[in-house]
Amino acid sequence: HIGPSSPPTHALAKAPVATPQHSVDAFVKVFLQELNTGQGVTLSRSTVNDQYLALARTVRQYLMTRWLETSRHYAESGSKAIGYLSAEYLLGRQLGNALLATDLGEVAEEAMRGCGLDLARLRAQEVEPGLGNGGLGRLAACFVDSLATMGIPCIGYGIRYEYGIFKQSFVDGRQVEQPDPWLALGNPWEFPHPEASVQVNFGGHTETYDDGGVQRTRWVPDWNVVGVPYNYMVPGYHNGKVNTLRLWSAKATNAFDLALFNSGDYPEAVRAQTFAENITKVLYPEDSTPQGRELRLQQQYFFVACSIRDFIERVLGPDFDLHQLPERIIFQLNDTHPVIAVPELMRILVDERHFEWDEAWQITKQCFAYTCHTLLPEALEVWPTELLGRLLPRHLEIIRRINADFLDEVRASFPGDEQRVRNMSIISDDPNSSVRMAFLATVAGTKVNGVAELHSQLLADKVLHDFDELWPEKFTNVTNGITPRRFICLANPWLSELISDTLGVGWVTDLERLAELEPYAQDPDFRRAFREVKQKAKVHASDILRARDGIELPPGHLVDIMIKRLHEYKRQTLKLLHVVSLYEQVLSGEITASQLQPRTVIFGAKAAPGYWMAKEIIHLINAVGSVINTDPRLEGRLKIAFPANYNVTLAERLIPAADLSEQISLAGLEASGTGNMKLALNGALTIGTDDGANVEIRRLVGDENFFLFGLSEPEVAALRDSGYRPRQYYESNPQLRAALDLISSGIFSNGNREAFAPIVSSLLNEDRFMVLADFQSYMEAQLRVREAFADEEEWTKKAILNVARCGFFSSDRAMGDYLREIWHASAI
Ligand SMILES: [N-]=[N+]=N[C@]1([C@H](N)O)O[C@H](CO)[C@@H](O)[C@H](O)[C@H]1O
Repeated sequence: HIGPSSPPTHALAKAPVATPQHSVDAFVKVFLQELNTGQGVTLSRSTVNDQYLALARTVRQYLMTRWLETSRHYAESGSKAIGYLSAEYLLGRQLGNALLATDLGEVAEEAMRGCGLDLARLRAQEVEPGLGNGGLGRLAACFVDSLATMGIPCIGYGIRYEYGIFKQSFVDGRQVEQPDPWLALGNPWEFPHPEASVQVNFGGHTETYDDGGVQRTRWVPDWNVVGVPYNYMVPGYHNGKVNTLRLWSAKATNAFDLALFNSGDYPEAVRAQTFAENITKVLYPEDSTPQGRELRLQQQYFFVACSIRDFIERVLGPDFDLHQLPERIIFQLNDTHPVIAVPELMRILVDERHFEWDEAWQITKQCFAYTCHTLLPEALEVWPTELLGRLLPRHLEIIRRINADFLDEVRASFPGDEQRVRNMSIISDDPNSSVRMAFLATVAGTKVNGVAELHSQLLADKVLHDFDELWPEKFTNVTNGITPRRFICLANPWLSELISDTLGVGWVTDLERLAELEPYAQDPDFRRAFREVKQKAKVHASDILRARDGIELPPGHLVDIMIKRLHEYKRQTLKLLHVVSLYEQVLSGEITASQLQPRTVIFGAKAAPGYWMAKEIIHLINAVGSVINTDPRLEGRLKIAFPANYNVTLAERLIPAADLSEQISLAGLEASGTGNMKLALNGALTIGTDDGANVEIRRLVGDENFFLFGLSEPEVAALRDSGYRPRQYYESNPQLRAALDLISSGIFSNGNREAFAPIVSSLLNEDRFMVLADFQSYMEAQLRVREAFADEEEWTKKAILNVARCGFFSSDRAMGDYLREIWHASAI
């Protein structure tokens, strides 16, 4: 039952939910109330965590009315919503963003000062929710932020992992992982709603039965768990809107078996609970290399089943006519992780609501769209039919039926082309029977999009070419974007202030207005102010690195940043070879240390725990760093900084301080990248290949403001087809040879020549990502960087033009594209 059982009579009960005054006094009053009644402590007895939790709840009160109003308005409007289905959301810290969205920053600052507290200190108390691996998870967070700011009805659905992405530390330069108990100190930003829990079934078998002369199928599961929703606020920026992110947590249907307990079998008594909780216990730490574990499939089906059920029964209501479903929702599939949602909706429509198959399929096909985030074949999820059939027997049956109808359509369009039929089948028998989730998503989705122009082109031309030939109108592109609220306003208040002082504040929600900065590139005063902004950001980053990791960021150094997951296709080894080569040139006397342009190379990167080579590369980076950072022969002019545990909070600190952004993946492999956008919008120049969104960044900022190098995607394909022999590059390029030999010399491993042999031999013998082929071009580009950076005024002009010309990369623009091209929904 929703709401009071009889009409409220008390004036307060009838009054709308009150929002506290936007004043310091009101803020202090609410804060102390939250501290006293929420935390049960007095100010004088409160811990920093008490103060942080009370502060967070204070800001929540300012958001609550907006949240309730937004939900009521949406429910009454009956308008179409976006259901964003994502297994990952890399949200970052919430307090700063909530203060920004409500414009309470200054009020909170003064209120805390009035209580003898330091707002920055309290903000630093917040543990960021690491519910994602990298770009894909952060993109989801940027997207829901933009939809709220644009007033678009959206529910983000995901998983409330008890443990987020592992905490990384370095022991003797090697990555060590520790669990991330992010909920341990309490989480003021979530609202549990056990009353809205959903039962989720697994296993068992299916059976057909006669239903008044109609043959029907039903699923007879043999175990189930309960999904408990936790609601999170997604505040819009200065628009009074607050959307919802609903994250699901698993628990046992029967948490505790008293009979077993009384029989003394305590472990068995709680086994169901432990088993159920395991489903949402921890995030799988792989970025682009899925492991295909059964628990992972359980996680995917669990949150999808909860979300579909929640939307159909709780948001729309049990009496809603599901024939109208496509008018009320479009579910965006964030990669293949939630694709099991397709057979789940079919199962509900056919088995539970008794729709005809074709009717149900017509509805389902309009309710989903699919975003592919990768080109790596190993990243495209496939589930063995053995496992899928055992865990979700009815869903496998439905997938088989979808596939059969689909292959009939293929045969009709390409008569006699059985090879094409085999190539396109959702269920592949090569090497063993498995379901290709990307194919299922493509067959079921209204639209399929890549995340940058080049990526979408390669999807249509290569990875999903047969589907593009069958349904060319289905394929489109939406280039990624980032939210300027977090990655400029919050991360770089200095730049934010300079832009607002120059252009006014409209740019925050209309980022392409940054173009109005273009003429200021010619203004020496503005350039000076721009450099001061960068300097402040560098000092701030340096303070953070010193306090956090004991790392010194020498003033006056070119800050050269490579921050992203550790993956061989992203080529952190190429960046390292540049540093090793500079070191080798000094050691060999080819250049003197004084000829080195002072530079600090900052790495930030986690490796999937099971990704051995990635962890070896981390070890090598730290080994090179510990040698060159202390070698007096370099006179401190070349440094490596590798702060551990790179996450959203650290990214916000490092990005504003960057001069040079390393986007050096092998062309054709980085679907988009989003760090490239954040760095360019914070005034860093990019050195990069023509890969992913780099192509569009270069087109917009201009060749003269971008350091392009390396093989293009067609050249990579041609070299691969002609037979790539990396050793030839080693033998023909003395600089490359010297750099690799220096690594093999043992100088970075206390003389142990074998320590990094696996990395060197993999580069010399296989080099799947053509590091050696692109080395020379990269070194030449770095020389162009050196030259350009030497001319401070010219460099500043280029940096200003990067900011001015990258407004396109706002996630607001990306949402506009999705709304126009794919979702056909609008603000309410
Ligand atoms: N998974 N996945 N894909 C990625 C990233 N690794 O998370 O998605 C990101 C978001 O679309 C892309 O920017 C990036 O290129 C791509 O590799």
